[in-house]
Amino acid sequence: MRYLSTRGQAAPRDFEAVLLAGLAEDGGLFLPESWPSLSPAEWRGLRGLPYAELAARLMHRFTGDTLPFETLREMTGAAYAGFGHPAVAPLVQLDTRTFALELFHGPTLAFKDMAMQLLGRLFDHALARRGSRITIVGATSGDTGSAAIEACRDRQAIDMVILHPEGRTSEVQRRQMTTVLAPNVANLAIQGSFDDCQDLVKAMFADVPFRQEMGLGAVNSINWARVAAQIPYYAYAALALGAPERPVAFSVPTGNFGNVLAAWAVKQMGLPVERLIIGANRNNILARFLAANDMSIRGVEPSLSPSMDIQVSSNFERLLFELLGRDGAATAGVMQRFRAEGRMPVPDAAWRAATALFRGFTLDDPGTLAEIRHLWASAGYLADPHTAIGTAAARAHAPEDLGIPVVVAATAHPAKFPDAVEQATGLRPPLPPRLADLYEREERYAVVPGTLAEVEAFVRAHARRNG
Ligand SMILES: Cc1ncc(COP(=O)(O)O)c(C=O)c1O
Ligand SMILES: N[C@@H](CCOP(=O)(O)O)C(=O)O
Repeated sequence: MRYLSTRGQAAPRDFEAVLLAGLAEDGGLFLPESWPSLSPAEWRGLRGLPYAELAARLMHRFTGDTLPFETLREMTGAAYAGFGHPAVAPLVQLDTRTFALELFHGPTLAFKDMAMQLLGRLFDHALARRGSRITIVGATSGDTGSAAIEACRDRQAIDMVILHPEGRTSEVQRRQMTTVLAPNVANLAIQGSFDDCQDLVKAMFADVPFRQEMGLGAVNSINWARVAAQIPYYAYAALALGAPERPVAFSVPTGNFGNVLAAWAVKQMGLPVERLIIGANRNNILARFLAANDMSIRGVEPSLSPSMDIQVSSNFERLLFELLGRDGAATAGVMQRFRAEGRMPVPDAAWRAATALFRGFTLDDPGTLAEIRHLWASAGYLADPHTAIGTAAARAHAPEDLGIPVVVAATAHPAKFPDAVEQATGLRPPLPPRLADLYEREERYAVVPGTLAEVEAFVRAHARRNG
């Protein structure tokens, strides 16, 4: 299995090289040269497998010969052994046709653990094999950061600096990152939005001498391995609900477009995914795109679902590349104009192709609170604000007469957002016992306005201290 850049200029490479590179040198994102496809009989053969086994078998299609299958199977076994639910990602029925796919039973209580627990092990394996080190720079709106820190803390061969937007995550999210005092981890609060943090990460990758000096790596979903490791849970849910014979829809609360892209990938691999619904808060650039081909950047505004306070959805570039017939030059041209003009000129045919499968939905904060209340009253289900946007989106765009089950990605545990959940229901969801003293733990992080020079100096100093 080889991987190509969406901008067509970087040399194709294998899974391990893509894992360590993160972003392609031409600024593009890696995608498989061709999508692995399974026959209906092969899909049926995966039905009913334990999650870790299913994950190993599907991930092996992407890792190819860079990793022996037995090694990968040991990794997935170890990655999911610590999850707080025996099914790893249980499906909970909310009404006759709606299911919540709970992706928050990992160590940091958000869907990011599903991929990150595996990614940490993939990094360890690749770095040990090569005898090399890596400096990971990551941007987070709240959940990627703590999941990455948890997966890579105390590693000899990894230094990590995570950028978060100051004051724009929930307190639980911030503390989950900043109370980890492992020497290889550092947190930087940027005086700006998540988009500013993500831009800084991309700018560090674009600074070739700095990238080479530091041996930069990525844990955001710009790294293909992150998206690949999110694919198995969509297959797991679809198979449990009768695929490949029975079609399914997915509703995914969306920010950086990485999670829903993994759902789109299982369709490319042969499962009958009939509809993909994208839930957004007021930062609804993707919903505006689907409604009227309006992919125009507005300022990022804070909301009750802070992990989705994002305007520039990095992974949309991967879908765009596919919609443009895998034309790297055309994709690069559209992305350059998006950067320069703040509006993405998506050709009409590509937009129409996207709208054939995807639906967009926007929910403001009062609507989010009302949906959390509704889920609690109607199904006894306590949802976090992100998941609630997904369930409301499912109701709007997978109506009863569609006649197929709809799976909502339940992306975070309600205890990560206790203020919103309490405001909606009067109940304050407790943190699990292992995090019960989170509010008493010492925090450590630096605050910077966030120029590239300041951030690079911080990363260099951190890496030198440890390296
Ligand atoms: C809880 C939660 N829900 C939804 C999202 C959006 O996911 P994605 O960025 O993959 O679209 C995020 C952030 O990524 C998140 O942390
Ligand atoms: N919502 C994310 C934002 C980063 O997304 P990623 O999937 O690209 O890592 C977060 O919680 O940090």
